[in-house]
Amino acid sequence: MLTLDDIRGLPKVLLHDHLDGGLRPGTVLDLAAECGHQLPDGPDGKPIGDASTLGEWFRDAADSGSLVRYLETFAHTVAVTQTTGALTRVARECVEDLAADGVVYAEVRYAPEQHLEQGLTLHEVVAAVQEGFDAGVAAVSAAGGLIVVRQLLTAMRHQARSQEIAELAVAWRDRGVAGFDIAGAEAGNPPTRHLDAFEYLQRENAHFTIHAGEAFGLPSIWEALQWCGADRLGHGVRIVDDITVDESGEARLGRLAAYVRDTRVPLEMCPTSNVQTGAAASIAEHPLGELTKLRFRVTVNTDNRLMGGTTLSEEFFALVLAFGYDLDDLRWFTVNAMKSAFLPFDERLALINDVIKPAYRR
Ligand SMILES: O=c1[nH]cnc2c1ncn2[C@H]1C[C@H](O)[C@@H](CO)O1
Ligand SMILES: [Zn+2]
Repeated sequence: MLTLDDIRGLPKVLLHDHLDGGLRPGTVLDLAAECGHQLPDGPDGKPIGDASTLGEWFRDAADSGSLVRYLETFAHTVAVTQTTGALTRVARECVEDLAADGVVYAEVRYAPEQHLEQGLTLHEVVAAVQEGFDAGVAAVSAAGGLIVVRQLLTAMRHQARSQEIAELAVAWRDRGVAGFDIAGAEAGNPPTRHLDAFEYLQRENAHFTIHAGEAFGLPSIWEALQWCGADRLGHGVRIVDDITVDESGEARLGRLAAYVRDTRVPLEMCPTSNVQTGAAASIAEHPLGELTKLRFRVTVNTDNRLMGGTTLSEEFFALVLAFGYDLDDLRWFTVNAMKSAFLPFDERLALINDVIKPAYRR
């Protein structure tokens, strides 16, 4: 059986990771002290002052069984990332942490509109994050490693700035931004609220993914694909609601599930996050198992490393324990993810043929 160390040593691809969900607990402490943000109280009734207690606090608070309460924990990470210095630091550390975990390609997302509280402009936010990513990539490469990182710009689905953020993503497409996304509380905020932004992106030949089918069911997936034209689905777990398995174990796909499988729509699945928000009862009962058996285009992701207390290697290890996956399965997930990246075709192919496949052969 694969060990966690084996998995750490394999090249991995991460398509769904939130920058503001991946801060190091120690960095949250530093930045909170710098900007005077008050962190939550610990067990002793005083604001938490040490990194490991703070890491536990995030994990426990996010372990809420509800997406809305899960999202409340971001108030702290967003509050401490309102300056270019903080954004650049967090972005650089993100790249270093992913590379240390064996990630060779990552698309990291965040919502620029949430970082304007102290006067930054949207462009300044994107520039600060890109500066951090560039510094992280340079540090990894100076140490003999390899990682390619791109930004995805998220618009918050309950706000009304998606068109502006879509235009921002297009303006930065040749400078480190690979695509667009919408996130936030799903119920009551269907993707069609942002149809103008998606239609604009389609006219611009730009890429986008949509958080859909996480806390809300099939209609949200259907809108994301058939009204909005999403290239990928963030989570997409509820697609199982359109699949029935009879007594003999034979699966029957409804029309939407068949469409998702037939057209190879990438599913950005995030096991730990789904258990925390109640979208799945446990890792062992996660629909990823069934969807993988049915050969949907499943990819494995972290969502929020801080809130989940997780890494991509740990997500894979949990799946190895739950479903008995082996090296061939992990290579399949990894190639699936690389094929689904918002990177030009030749660059995807180069990473698959020159980096991923040789390492799995060894
Ligand atoms: O899993 C998620 N579903 C919906 N929204 C999410 C999820 N994880 C993070 N977010 C939100 C909270 C962040 O502040 C925002 C941008 O990264 O995206
Ligand atoms: Zn997410």
